[in-house]
Amino acid sequence: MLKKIQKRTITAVNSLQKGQAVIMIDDSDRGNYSNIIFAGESITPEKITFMLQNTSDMIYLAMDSTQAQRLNLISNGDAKQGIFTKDRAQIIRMVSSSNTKSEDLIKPDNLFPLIANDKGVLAKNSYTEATVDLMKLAQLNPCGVFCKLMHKNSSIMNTDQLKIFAKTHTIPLLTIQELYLYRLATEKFLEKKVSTPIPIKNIGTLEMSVYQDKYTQEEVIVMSKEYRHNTPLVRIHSSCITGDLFGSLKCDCQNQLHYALNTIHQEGGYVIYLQQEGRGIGLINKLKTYNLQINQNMDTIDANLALNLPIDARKYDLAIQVLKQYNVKKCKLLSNNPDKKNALKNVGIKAQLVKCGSCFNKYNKTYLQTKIDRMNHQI
Ligand SMILES: Nc1nc2c(ncn2[C@@H]2O[C@H](COP(=O)(O)OP(=O)(O)OP(=O)(O)O)[C@@H](O)[C@H]2O)c(=O)[nH]1
Repeated sequence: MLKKIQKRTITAVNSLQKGQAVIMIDDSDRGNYSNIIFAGESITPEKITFMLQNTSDMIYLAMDSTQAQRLNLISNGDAKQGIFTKDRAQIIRMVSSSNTKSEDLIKPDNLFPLIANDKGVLAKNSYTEATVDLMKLAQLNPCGVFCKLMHKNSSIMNTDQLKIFAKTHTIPLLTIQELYLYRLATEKFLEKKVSTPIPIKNIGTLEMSVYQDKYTQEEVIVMSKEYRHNTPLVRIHSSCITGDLFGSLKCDCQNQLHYALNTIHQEGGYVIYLQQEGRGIGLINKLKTYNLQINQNMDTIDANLALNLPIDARKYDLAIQVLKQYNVKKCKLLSNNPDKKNALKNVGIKAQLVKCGSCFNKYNKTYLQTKIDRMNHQI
């Protein structure tokens, strides 16, 4: 799976390097439309004409924040522009060039400048980020144009029509999700900030390391112990202040954390502590869902949904990045949650699920039963 994604991404990158196009597909549940992308630095009037013939005429000009700030493109332009393709092509090339200065540029009225998040598709599932990410992967100036593919009657192309269009014009297809997984699997964006041994009550000494996401400064804590086998034990634990810290009996979190620390102290491996309280909805919302569970007899899933929150908002990108730091390609994953195993599998890390010490009590039995019945957990 990952090999196929790598191949498709490299084909797309090569196409941009040759001055050709890429078709990017949004495969999320937002409507499945697609955009054609060209590198800004090699745009020509002919390519603009091709875009205008096959797309809506809204041409978006995506760039990274450095280029946008340098050219002062954050506000809307005040100068009048022609709508001719040659004017548009010239402006795109100027905006895409690292030699252009702000004063050289007449602000574009017929192009829509968009500034990408610095973390790209790893932070935001959108065409602006996808366009700039592709330019960076192709080692081109981080600026490109994209435009929504459409039939002449303004209807959006469905997947089959899209494949025919791509084949006819020999343009590679790539989804935003594929680009996301490619970057997650091939890049390293965590920086190790510090590491020190910590003696832990009733367990023993483990090495505590703190890593930081270089884009967002988000921190990840890793408790580790050297291991002799080539398959380490790994626990990816999401923070639960009620359970982990205060010993709440409403969940199994503290049991699992202590079990993992103990086992990893004995056998070696990593506890990766992710700061995504309440399955990623935060402490305030988690406690609100507790009230719904108490007062309205809802289970842990329906309580999230009643607050218009996702059932599980967690991502495992930072855990994957930690495993990349330690060069872990396969592991024994202390977890009952198949989502964690799948997240690792998507980026080529083999994980074998090993049950992680849940303990039933009268306060958490409904919660654990819901995880078995509705979240596919193997407790
Ligand atoms: N929204 C919500 N979050 C909860 C509730 N009870 C516990 N949590 C959170 O659920 C998460 C549990 O994380 P983990 O123990 O890493 O993961 P898991 O999905 O239970 O899977 P395991 O690896 O088997 O433990 C923590 O972030 C808790 O704060 C609840 O009723 N509602």
